[in-house]
Amino acid sequence: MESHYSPLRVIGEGSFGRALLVRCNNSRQEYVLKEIQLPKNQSKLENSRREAVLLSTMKHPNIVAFREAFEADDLLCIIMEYCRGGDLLQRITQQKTTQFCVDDILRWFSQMCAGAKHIHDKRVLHRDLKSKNIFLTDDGTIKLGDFGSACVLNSSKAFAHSYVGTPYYVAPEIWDNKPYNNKSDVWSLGCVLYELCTLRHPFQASSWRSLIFKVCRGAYPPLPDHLPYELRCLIKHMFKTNPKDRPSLHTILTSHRVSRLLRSHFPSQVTEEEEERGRRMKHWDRGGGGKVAELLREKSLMKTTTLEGVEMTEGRCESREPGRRRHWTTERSDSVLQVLANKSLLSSDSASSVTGRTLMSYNHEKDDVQRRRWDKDPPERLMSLLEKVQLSRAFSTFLIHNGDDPLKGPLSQPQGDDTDGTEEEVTADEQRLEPRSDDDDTDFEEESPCDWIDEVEHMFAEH
Ligand SMILES: Nc1ncnc2c1ncn2[C@@H]1O[C@H](COP(=O)(O)OP(=O)(O)OP(=O)(O)O)[C@@H](O)[C@H]1O
Repeated sequence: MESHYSPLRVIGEGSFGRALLVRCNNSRQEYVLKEIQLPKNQSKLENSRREAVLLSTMKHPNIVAFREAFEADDLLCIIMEYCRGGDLLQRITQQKTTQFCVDDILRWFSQMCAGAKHIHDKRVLHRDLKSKNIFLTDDGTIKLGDFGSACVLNSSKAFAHSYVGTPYYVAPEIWDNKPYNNKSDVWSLGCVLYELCTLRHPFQASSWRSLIFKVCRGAYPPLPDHLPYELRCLIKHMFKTNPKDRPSLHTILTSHRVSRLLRSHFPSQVTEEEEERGRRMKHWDRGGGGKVAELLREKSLMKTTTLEGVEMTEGRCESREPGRRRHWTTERSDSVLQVLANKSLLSSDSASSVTGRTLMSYNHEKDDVQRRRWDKDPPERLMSLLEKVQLSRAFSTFLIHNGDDPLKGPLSQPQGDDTDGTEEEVTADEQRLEPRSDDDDTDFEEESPCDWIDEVEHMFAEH
């Protein structure tokens, strides 16, 4: 597929490029064109392409639809569905103090779960679920977007050495230097659900230290009584500090006490799809991640066509002469394999960086990971670095990884710490060590290959 697009307007600037509303010259349909500045370094280049690769493998009514991707000079352009209703953060802000009705909360949340479950079923973690990355169409359908932080969960990498996420939405295990998995996305969705229920973030704090402590204690202000008991109960479970005690998305949609409520707010055709998927539900074996990576490596970007179709009239693309344009092809590429098979849990430079994982400090040499825990106080080095950064930045995407480099990205500019309010009464997760466990669906190590591999094969066959 190769289409030409005319720009209509810039809809936003991300940390690594712009998002433009464009119109397809052939179909007259509107799309979002997301520009990502490509780094010169080969390995970083492949990390930048991961967003397009992973988004292209998703096909679900509650995930922003991928249309195509191409490279134009130093830009990767991803063409995707345009969500006219904007993002959920804007929607929450518009409410000011008027609470959402419970029906809207349940409908939106059930769709978020369905979209996120689809991602997990493909053995992918989103890692940056937040209200700013969740979109609404004009008919009020939820679409999960921004796969810039997503990664393939490769079971041979039981421990992730870095994490890309937004501090306000990041689960305690990330700060606590423990492995992360699908349950870390569940935590982030819990934050979004709490925001829908209260119009406030669950872990408001006046300092980084306070934010991290509240997250690690699972301590959030109590929910209003008018909310259904099942919903309050669900939030409590989603904020369990031990990921094993958090329900998976499959559990939330099928067997949690809230499931019945969610299902009654779910569009019927999606419910049927979900049921069918549940019946066919095939689980991942340990080798699943490798298979996924193998399929994805076949999607490489090769120079094939010219750029004449991108007729930008404003900004960066305007001044460009028609040039070389690279399109997705089915040629094999070892470099993509490296990124997706070997580095799937490693750093993505498509996000702001907090280097020096002194907070979660550990050293790793080859596969031998020696971990040091902080039990009482976060290590001083990270704290002193973070204290130079405005806490409001904790709503931006960060790269958190090990190493001793100084801070990079937006965090490299020291700014005064802000004081954004007082401590408030909170409820902590008192039962953090209770024996309840949701082990069965914590990991992806399940029994037989998942059917989405067929989907990917089919997709490649179309090219
Ligand atoms: N598919 C889409 N439909 C509608 N609006 C979108 C879509 N994708 C992105 N946007 C909007 O475009 C703007 C830029 O998005 P983008 O993902 O490029 O960056 P960001 O999320 O703002 O920042 P970052 O990616 O650095 O965290 C945001 O305001 C976002 O709401």
